[in-house]
Amino acid sequence: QFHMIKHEDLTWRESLGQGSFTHISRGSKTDQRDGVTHSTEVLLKVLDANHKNCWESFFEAASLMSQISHKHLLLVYGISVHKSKNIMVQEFVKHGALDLYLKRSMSVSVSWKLDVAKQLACALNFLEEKNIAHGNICAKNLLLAREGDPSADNSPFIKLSDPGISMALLGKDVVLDRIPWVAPEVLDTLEIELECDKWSFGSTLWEIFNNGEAPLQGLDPIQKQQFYEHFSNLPALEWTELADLIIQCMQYQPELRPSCRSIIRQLNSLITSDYEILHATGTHPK
Ligand SMILES: N#Cc1ccc(Nc2nc(N)cc(-n3ccc(CO)n3)n2)cc1
Repeated sequence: QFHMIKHEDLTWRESLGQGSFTHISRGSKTDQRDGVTHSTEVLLKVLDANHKNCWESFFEAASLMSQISHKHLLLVYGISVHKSKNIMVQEFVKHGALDLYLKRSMSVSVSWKLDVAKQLACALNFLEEKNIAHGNICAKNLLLAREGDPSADNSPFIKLSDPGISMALLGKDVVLDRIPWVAPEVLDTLEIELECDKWSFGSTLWEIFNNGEAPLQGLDPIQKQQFYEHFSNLPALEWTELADLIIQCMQYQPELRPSCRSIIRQLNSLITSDYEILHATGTHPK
């Protein structure tokens, strides 16, 4: 169910850092189409050699992304296996991960953030309609394809990355480290259901409106576990309607979390209310 890419068709350029158990580099792939050699810029995601046993899950995550296509889902060209290296070949997304982008550029507007949030909600709605749970929604896995430039009146464009290795294989410490993105019920079951993505969406909304700051970043794994044991909530944002949406998504009872359609409806009303506030008072909610 995969396009296999020959290792010799890949060219490696600079390293771009690492995700969990993988490291990423910019590169290019060549392929022959109707006798013409094409070179495409790609992102090469390599599974660490010491996590070789996770290669099935690594490629399962990739195959999830290549079985379905949507404008807000990352395009995975295929995989390449060479000696002990397991490589996922992805479309190169120009501006990289959203968490780093938000940390670097403090000047994105509320409407920019709402636009990004709505695009993520649309991607989740698409997955929900196909009954596919992603399992690793967070700002680090949102990739910025277009910055959006208010003066040129064009908006940002994001792509949801692959979920990576499933948490069932990653061990308890990694799962604890993913608090508060991982839904509380996952700590017991290690099973990912659709409702889990709604919890993670709430946590990612919090990140986006806190300029990429990681929620609960100061807490150690034990304190993070206690955060769930005490049914705690993230610090509320000043914009109460937005804070309400985050609370709805981060309900401890999965069945009480809103559908994607409801999330999109609520984001739409925030977008119009943001618009009204802007044009009424010329100021922005936080
Ligand atoms: N400076 C810089 C810079 C870095 C990366 C890109 N591009 C890109 N393209 C992808 N397909 C995936 C990713 N990722 C980044 C983190 C993860 C973890 O999931 N993926 N980055 C563009 C600029």
